[in-house]
Amino acid sequence: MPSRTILRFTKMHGAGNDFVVLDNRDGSLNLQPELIKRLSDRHFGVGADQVLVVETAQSAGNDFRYRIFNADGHEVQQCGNGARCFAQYVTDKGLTDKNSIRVETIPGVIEPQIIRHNWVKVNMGPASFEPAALPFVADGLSMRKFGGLVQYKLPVDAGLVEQDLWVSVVSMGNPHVVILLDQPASDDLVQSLGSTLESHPRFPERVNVGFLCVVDRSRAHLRVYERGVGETLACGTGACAAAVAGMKMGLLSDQVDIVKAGGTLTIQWSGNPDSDVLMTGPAQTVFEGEFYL
Ligand SMILES: N[C@H](CCC[C@H](N)C(=O)O)C(=O)O
Repeated sequence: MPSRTILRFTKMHGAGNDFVVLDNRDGSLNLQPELIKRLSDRHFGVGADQVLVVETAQSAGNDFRYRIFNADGHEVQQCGNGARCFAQYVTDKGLTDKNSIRVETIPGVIEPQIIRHNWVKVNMGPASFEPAALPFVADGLSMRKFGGLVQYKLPVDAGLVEQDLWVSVVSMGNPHVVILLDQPASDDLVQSLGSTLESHPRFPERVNVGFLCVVDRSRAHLRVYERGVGETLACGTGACAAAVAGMKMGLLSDQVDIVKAGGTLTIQWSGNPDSDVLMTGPAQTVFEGEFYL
């Protein structure tokens, strides 16, 4: 039997958004797109929406560094469901004895807290509604106010939508476009409009596409076509983005349950532009494995 190089991993999910988690505290992993795509492949690999990587903190006072790679191999700024799984992972592996940790990500430090086993609350930091934060090129677009939120009229193929497409943009460190619907989005709309907007030229770094349907002031349905993945069963930063957009529109209260196919996330936000967005939800380990490189 030829000798094999083994990569140990942990398979986890947060409300059905699933992950391969790797321990790279020794910095030995070569996290090239080809490896990420192999690990993420649901036929030729383990299968995951994202690969999450645990690394040592770079600044004093922080506990870990957290890196996120989409299934398409690209490293991205943030992953909310992954943040809950990250916290559960380092706790279960005995890498920390704290139940609230400071975790470095590209946009900044986030603070997950273990509420109870497999149930995590994360301070996701502030939201931004500035187009430049995504980035989103708004020049020349028609704009309107919906409550306290700006909406932009986005030119798309008329076959995709029955009327003008008005969207909002939110950054949670990663880019989100939020579309408000008066009923839950159909599979066709999520796939056709989601794939079109994900790579729309007005989003130079592409974008996550959220389809929000408000049920009442404390509950909303959400589907997200994720950048670099496609539709996922849950999107934590997408839930944060959609919730704060709904709150700014005056449609949602300061605590809301965002219902997704894979589970429900609770989002809290005071509405103060500088206040942080809090997200609470599940984090589950499914299995441990060895991947043959
Ligand atoms: N697809 C996202 C990254 C993962 C976000 C999502 N899985 C979450 O839980 O926030 C992006 O390209 O920005």
